[in-house]
Amino acid sequence: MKEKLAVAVLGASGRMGSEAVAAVEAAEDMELVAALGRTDPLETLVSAGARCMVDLTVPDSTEANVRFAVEHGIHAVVGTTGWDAGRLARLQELLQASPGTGVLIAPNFALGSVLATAFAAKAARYFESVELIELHHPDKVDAPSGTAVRTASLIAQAREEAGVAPSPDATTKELPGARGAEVNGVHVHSVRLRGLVAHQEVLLGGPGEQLTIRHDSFDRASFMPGVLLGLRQVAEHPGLTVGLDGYLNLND
Ligand SMILES: NC(=O)C1=CN([C@@H]2O[C@H](COP(=O)(O)OP(=O)(O)OC[C@H]3O[C@@H](n4cnc5c(N)ncnc54)[C@H](OP(=O)(O)O)[C@@H]3O)[C@@H](O)[C@H]2O)C=CC1
Ligand SMILES: O=C(O)C1=N[C@H](C(=O)O)C[C@H](O)C1
Repeated sequence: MKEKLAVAVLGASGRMGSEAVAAVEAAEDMELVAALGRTDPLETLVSAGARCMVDLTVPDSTEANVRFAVEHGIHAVVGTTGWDAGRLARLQELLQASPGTGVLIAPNFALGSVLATAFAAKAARYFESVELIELHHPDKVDAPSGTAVRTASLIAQAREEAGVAPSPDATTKELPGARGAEVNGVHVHSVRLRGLVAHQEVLLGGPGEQLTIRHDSFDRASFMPGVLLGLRQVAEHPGLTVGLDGYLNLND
């Protein structure tokens, strides 16, 4: 019989972490060897024999967690937000010293969200205007969401490569924040509302028409197939991968 994949979950008692613990325990090809909270030492990953870890903690701790994993040759699947360009560059450098180790930074594990982002990036060059609205539960600590930052960045890159002008905007008077945050020139509006889980709309506007690309996660169960897929594949993808789309053959 094939050996089970030894998995550790960091942030195990959080909203996502507790779902991930249950998903790993239910997966026949995986064994949960450690479930860590804020006060547990990272050395547990080594003593428990973890081959892969999934980080579902907080933006303040994720970089140190992943650094520890890479330094100990433990593959990392990361759902936690806060991975800006500086952090990614430091991680790339670290991975050079551990070329067999894989790290997946996945701003969103939901397949529908990954597809929505890819569709939005594809559509972005054909429309004069584009803005994003992301809507989340009010216990979320970061804004805009990691998914929105990733989507806006890919949209901006696609528009730049196609030579599309910035979205028109005649605003000269505004209350601070009225036009949202700007991510690489794309306006992103963040809503925090009790009852929501994780939702995003990309609004694309052209003369006389609008295309809206919307994704809704109504339940954190939506993220678990992506978490498990990431854990199963991360060892086969040494180095850094940003976005679950890197493990999906979306262009086939
Ligand atoms: N990629 C994706 O698809 C998704 C990503 N996310 C992201 O995942 C992250 C977690 O979200 P969510 O579960 O809602 O947040 P929660 O606040 O519910 O959970 C975070 C957990 O991490 C724990 N924690 C904090 N620091 C550490 C540490 N150093 N080591 C281990 N555990 C630690 C916290 O413990 P304590 O309570 O003691 O502080 C808490 O239990 C966020 O960044 C969120 O944006 C969320 C959903 C989907
Ligand atoms: O905090 C959340 O809940 C979520 N965080 C991720 C993000 O910031 O994009 C993924 C999803 O939107 C849920």
